[in-house]
Amino acid sequence: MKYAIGLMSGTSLDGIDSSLVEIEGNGINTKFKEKFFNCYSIPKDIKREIHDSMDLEKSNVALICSLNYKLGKLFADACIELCYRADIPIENIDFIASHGQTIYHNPYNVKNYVPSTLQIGEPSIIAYNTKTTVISNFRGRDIAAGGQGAPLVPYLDYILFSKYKKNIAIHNIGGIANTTIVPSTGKKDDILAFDTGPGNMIIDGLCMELKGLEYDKDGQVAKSGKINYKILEKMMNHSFLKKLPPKSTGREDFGMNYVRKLIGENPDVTSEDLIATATEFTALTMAEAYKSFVLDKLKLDELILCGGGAYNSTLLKSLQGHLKEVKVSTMEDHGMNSFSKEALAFAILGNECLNNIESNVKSATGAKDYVVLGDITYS
Ligand SMILES: Nc1ncnc2c1ncn2[C@@H]1O[C@H](COP(=O)(O)OP(=O)(O)OP(=O)(O)O)[C@@H](O)[C@H]1O
Ligand SMILES: CC(=O)N[C@H]1[C@@H]2OC[C@@H](O2)[C@@H](O)[C@@H]1O[C@H](C)C(=O)O
Repeated sequence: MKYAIGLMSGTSLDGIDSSLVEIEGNGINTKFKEKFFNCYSIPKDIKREIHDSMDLEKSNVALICSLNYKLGKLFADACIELCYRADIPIENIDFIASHGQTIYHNPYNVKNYVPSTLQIGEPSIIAYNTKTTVISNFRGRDIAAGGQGAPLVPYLDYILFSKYKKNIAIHNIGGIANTTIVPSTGKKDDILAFDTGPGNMIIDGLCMELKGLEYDKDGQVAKSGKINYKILEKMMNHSFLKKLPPKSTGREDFGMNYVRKLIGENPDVTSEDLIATATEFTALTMAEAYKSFVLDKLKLDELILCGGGAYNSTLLKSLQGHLKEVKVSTMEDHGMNSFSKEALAFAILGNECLNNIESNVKSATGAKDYVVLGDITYS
């Protein structure tokens, strides 16, 4: 039995999700128990630097170089706080699996750029400050094998849900929304997984720009507004939605540039109506993804939601309305935590790396080969 910490700083920038996990075994026989979860806040100035380093107009190499080390220290602090809160000495931790902060993700050949992705948060700084072995850089080897380097969580979905022998979709609503469909065959090669488009990213951006709010708590703002169907129709023409899976996206498509353009193009629409429309857009892109790419191949027995957006009731109501024939539930209905799944996934992926076991799902990332994910920085 090992103690591991999984760290995920996702696209929402709401904090560093930190999960303390007890792990035994490996591969499909991995047994694990989540012991403690904490979301470690990211200070406002560092959040600003992350936003700036992702923005092609504001970013520069000096900023990214410094931020890599700053985030390494922040991730180490997140581990120290997690252990303190869980009342476990950090010396008892066998390894830390750190996803890092995605600064840029471009899995396609565009102009002179080759498929690439960048997660930062210097692992040597984490290892030095925690005196613990760190596994990081999980996406690189999948890209090397011709994949998109994302999504990687389908491996955990495979371990968790292949034994159900049902057609189950697990839809994560983080900054970006991504789904994994584990079919009743339970076979890894039959898994379908892809990003469906924005999760909370546009809603959060509008809340921030128009209302000074971090997010639309429980979907209350959206509930008070009216959907503008003309704007919605235009939003649904986004080219990402038409791409065939495997596909992945990020802030490059649906981040602050998108949000500011949406606000700029619709000066006469109220904040509430714009947030209602963005919420409907998010729900519709999720539902349409099943209609276009999944439901013609199989009948879904259940759709399980996770990620912070699972708490947005306006979004959930709309999604259920668009997918009347599917049973919609949340991770909590299955005895798990909607917020901690990605951090947990990286703890499991870190364990596979230490055991030299391949952990990408080829049908999810589009890679040619199964490969071992992650780099090891020993304590
Ligand atoms: N009660 C709530 N009501 C509505 N939305 C919520 C609520 N709680 C959290 N959220 C949303 O969830 C977001 C955080 O979700 P999560 O931590 O799953 O994202 P992430 O891991 O950063 O993203 P990704 O999965 O794209 O990497 C917040 O930014 C907010 O938009
Ligand atoms: C490049 C990157 O960081 N992608 C994230 C992002 O957040 C959600 C979605 O977009 C998914 O593709 C991925 O993260 C999860 C953890 C994954 O790899 O499964």
